[in-house]
Amino acid sequence: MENKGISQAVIGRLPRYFRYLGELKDQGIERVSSQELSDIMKVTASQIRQDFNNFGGFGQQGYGYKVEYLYGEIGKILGLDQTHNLIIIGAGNLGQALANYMNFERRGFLFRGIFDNNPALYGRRIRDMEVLPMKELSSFVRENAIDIAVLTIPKNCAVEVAEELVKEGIRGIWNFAHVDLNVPPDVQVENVHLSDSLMKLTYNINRYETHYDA
Ligand SMILES: NC(=O)c1ccc[n+]([C@@H]2O[C@H](COP(=O)([O-])OP(=O)(O)OC[C@H]3O[C@@H](n4cnc5c(N)ncnc54)[C@H](O)[C@@H]3O)[C@@H](O)[C@H]2O)c1
Repeated sequence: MENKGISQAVIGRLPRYFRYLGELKDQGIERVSSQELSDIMKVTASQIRQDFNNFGGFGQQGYGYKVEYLYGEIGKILGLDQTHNLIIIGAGNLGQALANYMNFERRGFLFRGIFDNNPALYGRRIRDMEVLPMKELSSFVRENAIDIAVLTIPKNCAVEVAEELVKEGIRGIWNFAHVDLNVPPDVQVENVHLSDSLMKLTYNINRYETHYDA
């Protein structure tokens, strides 16, 4: 589906729509109005209609949207109708935690391997994968059609490792290292900063306190 020129704000809301629609689908609900979706998601009904209009509106007729259809269409826009092969670079605390988090696989994100440059970790089993040395990265990426790499390594080596991944043909990097990567425009990077979320929380706590004191 054509979705060029769609704002990142709209794209940022799609996973949430997808999650809620998945829950409605699991409850056996067949149709939902934008008002009902609005009540569940705490987004205005007009925002929902505007968001969906970017993709042709998903044919709301009479009473509401067809849940399963909408769920499927949003899933396609998010690329979830295909599976994605992932590797993790950095088998430390965060890399291991992500490897052990099973829920990604439900959405078609398949963890295929985990790499590190610390020989003490080579061969250690994390879930059903052995930690592999970085020298095996190149052949592994090609042989296993890896399209996404998860970077859970220190920031001082992340730029260099990302460049190597790009050379191997990786199409997306889920970057947890606190550094901006230098990649060509055809490689997508999604930076994740848990502390940003925490800072938003403290902003809201402070704003509430200021409001309350006044
Ligand atoms: N973005 C976030 O929200 C968030 C949250 C926690 C941690 N982090 C970051 O994630 C990274 C990992 O954190 P952690 O707590 O798991 O650290 P960690 O020290 O437990 O793990 C890092 C691993 O990377 C490996 N490594 C180092 N250099 C490497 C290289 N060149 N190639 C391959 N492997 C290499 C190390 O051997 C180690 O096993 C850090 O950069 C940290 O700052 C980000």
